[in-house]
Order: sequence, then structure tokens, then C-alpha cells
Amino acid sequence: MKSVDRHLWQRFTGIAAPYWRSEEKWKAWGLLVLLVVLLLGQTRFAVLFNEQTGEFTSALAARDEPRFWDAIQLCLVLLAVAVPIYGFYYYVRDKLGLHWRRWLTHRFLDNYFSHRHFYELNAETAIDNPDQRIAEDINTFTQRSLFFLLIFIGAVLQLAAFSHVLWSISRDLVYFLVVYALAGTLITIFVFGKPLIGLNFHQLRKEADFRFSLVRVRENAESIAFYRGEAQEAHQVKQRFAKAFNNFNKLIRKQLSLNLFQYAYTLLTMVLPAAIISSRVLSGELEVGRAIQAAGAFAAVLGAISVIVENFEGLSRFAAGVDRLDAFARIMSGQLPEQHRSAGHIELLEEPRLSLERVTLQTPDDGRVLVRDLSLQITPGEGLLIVGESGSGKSSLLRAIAGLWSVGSGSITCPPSEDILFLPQQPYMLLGTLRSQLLYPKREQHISDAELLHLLERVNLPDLAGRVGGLHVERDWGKVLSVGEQQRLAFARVLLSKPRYAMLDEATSALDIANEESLYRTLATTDTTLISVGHRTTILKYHRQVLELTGNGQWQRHRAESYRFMQ
Ligand SMILES: Nc1ncnc2c1ncn2[C@@H]1O[C@H](COP(=O)(O)OP(=O)(O)OP(=O)(O)O)[C@@H](O)[C@H]1O
Repeated sequence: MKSVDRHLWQRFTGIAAPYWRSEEKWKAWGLLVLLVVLLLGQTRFAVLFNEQTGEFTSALAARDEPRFWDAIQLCLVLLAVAVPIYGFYYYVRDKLGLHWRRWLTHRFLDNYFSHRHFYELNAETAIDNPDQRIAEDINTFTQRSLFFLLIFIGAVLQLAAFSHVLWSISRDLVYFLVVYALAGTLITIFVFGKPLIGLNFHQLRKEADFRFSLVRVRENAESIAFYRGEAQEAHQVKQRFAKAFNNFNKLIRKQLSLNLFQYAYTLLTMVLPAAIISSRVLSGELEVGRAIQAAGAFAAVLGAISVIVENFEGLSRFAAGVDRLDAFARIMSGQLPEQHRSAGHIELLEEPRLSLERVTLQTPDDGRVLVRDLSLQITPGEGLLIVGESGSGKSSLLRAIAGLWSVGSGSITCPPSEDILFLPQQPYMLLGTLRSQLLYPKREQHISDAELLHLLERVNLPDLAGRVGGLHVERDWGKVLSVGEQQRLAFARVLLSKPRYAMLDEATSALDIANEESLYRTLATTDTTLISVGHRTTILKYHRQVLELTGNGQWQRHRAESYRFMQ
């Protein structure tokens, strides 16, 4: 258990510490110090309120009216000062939590989008639901970290303030308290610790899986509706919900035993202090008010030393979240699964020319050889058409050139990424305006609307802007445009960014032959060299070389003229 705890602590500091050393550290520490000052104020006022409650109870018991009203008056004055301290405390805490969340979210996002982690993580299923980890787990982490940190600091302050009061009233109570709290904490950690953390960890995952299945339905609503796949989808979603449900059932069963223990533990303290000091009050040695004060101080000290017992449920959920973030951070810092590292790698070199040198490409999951020992040079101006049966590895070869897949051997020499544009099989439409759609993957550029409208004409979409209400209209383009229109839009991106090489993976598959022909003809007038994957003979004439993948890693090269001849 000890080593598990130490690990947890290390994992926690690994995620938490960088913020407190970052460029925002002054603000962070400043707010934290302010919080501790406010907390000190709170504790001080708690002691004063406790004193005054004892005081006016004693005044009532002694039927001393002036003493009673004096105590009430003082109480009201204290209240006026205490209220802003209590209010601001929460404001400052949440503000610090929010800034911390922003910093940590940006850090995770930067990591997620660097080295194509977003692609590898999703393809490898090495960890589940990265989106939930970024969107939710970070938020919970920063909020809960501050919450528990302040609870612990508050507990220490409370302990210092009230143990002094309690010590002055009854030492027996203090001795009793120490033994009682220690026993409670040990039982909680050792009996309820591990299972609750494990169950909470699974709960987070199962909830995320459940939500993800619903997101998939939303994203693929039309296909599901065409297939009439509602029954199957409902079944899948319900199955995932059932997993979350069953785990939660186990969780609340475990929590029931924890709650029974916690309530017995807390409620017993209602009678125990009174029982311990009753004889001194009955004998007249202590005033009734002092006994009330002692009970208040007892509760405060007990609360302070049993902070773990009382917050255990929340702590175990927090620990589960820390584990998820830690796994995510570690996998992004390069600790990918063993198989990935043990397999050989295709070397990727950056040079102006595009060529493949003895490349053997394997699938990343099962290491199946798709292309064996391929050497190829693509001369600028001389296009390459890749053909072959479905599943023979055509798209995978483009993935290798893009550096997305690298399991295998040999080397690929490739110009810098800004000189190559890839048009994947499934056109991608980003969220945004029609204008940003055309500029993608570049961000805003100084290109006039007139130029963009002309571009739309060149790709046979002359009416598009007018139809949707202009270039600055935001739509869910993936849904409102037909696949063929999306493919034409993707061609416009090539014409606009004028890359030296364009990789077109069946980029005209949804278009009629006339449209396909016209797009290729337009591209042929530019300086862009084309590397296409396609099945139609019509595009053959825009390429000089043909690479035919014949299966089992075999391939053949042809001149375009002779290949046409063989068709
Ligand atoms: N992540 C992956 N892990 C292992 N194998 C994969 C993975 N992705 C795809 N494959 C397999 O790799 C093979 C090549 O796929 P690829 O997409 O390159 O085929 P393709 O020739 O482009 O086919 P199509 O003409 O149907 O688009 C297929 O058998 C496919 O099932």
C-alpha cells in the first residue's frame, strides 16, 4: 500500500508541479497565498464564533441578560467581517482553479497536436477516450487538487486553533481524539482504499465510452438512418450504458460499507465528548457553556484529523482521475507500447526531391507486409499513378510518405510538409466558414474574396458561395455539401496552396467522369506534380509512371503509355 501511495503522489506531482514553475507561477503563487490568508481568517473567525456561542449559552444558563446581549452584539459585528472573507475565499479558489485548468489544457493540447499524437493515439487504442481526458479529467484535476489542498491546509489550521482550546478544557478529550482519529484513518485507507480507487477508474472510462457511442451516432446519423440501423445502435449504446451501470452498482455497494463506517464514526462523536466531560460539568467544575465550547472544539479537531476519512470517497475518485491523466501524459511523452518501438522503422528524410529507397511497408497492428523492397523516384512534372486491388496497400503507401505509418524498413526522401498536400479518400471539412474551408490547412491569408470566388469557378462550383449565402457563412460543411462537392472543394485547396506535390487518394471517386477530367486538366496546367491513387483509366494520361501493387508485397512499375496499352 505504501508503494502504491508513493506512486500516486509521484504521479500527482508530475502533473501538478509544472504549473507552479511555469511562466504563470507568480500569479499562481500569489493567488494561493491569498487563499491561505483567507483561510486563516476563516479559521480565526470559526474560533471566535465558537467562543461567542459558548458565551451566550453560559449567559442564558446564568440568566444574565446584559451579558447575553453583549455576546449577541459581538457576534453580529464578527459576522459582518466574516461574510466577505468566506465569500471571497471561494471566488479566489475557483479563479485559481480556472487559470490552472487553462494552462494545463493548453499543455496537453500542445502535446496532443504535436508529433501527430492525436493520430497515433486514436489509431492505436493505446489509451481510451483522450477527448474526455482533455475536456473533463483536467478540469476535475485542477478543481479537486485545490479543493483537497485547501482542505488539508484548513485542517492543519483548524487543528492548531482548536486543539489549544480543547487542551485548555480537557486533556482527556485530546488523548481520546488522537487515538480515535488514527484508528479511523487507518481502517479507511486499508479496508476501503484500493477497491474504491479501482472502481472509480473504471467508472470514468465506462462513462466516456458510453458518451462516445452517442457521439458516433450523431456523427453518422445519416448512414445509420439509411441502413435503418436504429435497433443495432440502440443495442450497442445500451450495452455500453449497462457497463457503466454495473460498475456504478459495484461502486455504490462498496460506498455503502464506507458510509456505514463513516456515519458510525462521526455520529459516535456526538455522545462521546459529552460523556467524557459530563462529570466535571455535573460537579459544577465547568460551566455549561464551556461544555458546549468543548463539544464545538472537539468536532473541529476531529474534523481536522479525520480529514482523510471524511473525504475518502472524493479522494478515491480524484486518485482515479490522476491515474488517467498520468497515463495520457506518459504515452504522449513517447512511452508508446512495446510492439511499436521494437518493430523496424522506415527512415524519413527531408530533401527537395521525392523518392523511395528499398521501402518495405508493414501494417502497424499486425506487421503484415503491404509493399516489399520498393525503390522509386518521382521526378517533378512526372506524375505517378498508384493502382491495385482494393486492400493492396495504395493508401498505406501514401500514409508512409506522409510519415503517418512507419513500420518497416528502407527510407523515404520527401520535401518539407508545406510543399506537399494530401487529399485523403474521405474529404475533410473543418468547422468554420466557406472561406476558411478553402484556405485549409492554412489559416487566414490575404486572399481576396474575388480570388476565392474565381477559384470556386475553376473547380466547377460557380454557384456554391451564392447558394449558401457567401464566403463568410459557417455551416456544417460535411453535412450540407455532397461528397462530390466536398471533393471539388478539396481540389480548390490544391489550386490555392500550389504545393510542389499533391497526393490524391481517390480524390475524385464521387465525381462523374466529366468533372474528374476537368479537375485533372486544371491541375495539369499548374506546376504541381500529382501522385494519385485511382481506379479509372481516364486519369492515366496525367501521370507518366504507374505503380501497380499486385498483392502480398509484390509490385510492378510501368510507363503510363504501356500500362494503358495493357488495360
Ligand atoms: N491500422 C491498421 N492496422 C492494420 N492493418 C490495417 C490498418 N489500416 C488498414 N489496414 C489494412 O491494410 C491494408 C491496406 O489498406 P489500404 O487502405 O492501403 O488499401 P487500399 O489499397 O488503399 O484499398 P482501397 O482501394 O480499398 O482504398 C488493408 O488490408 C487494410 O485492412
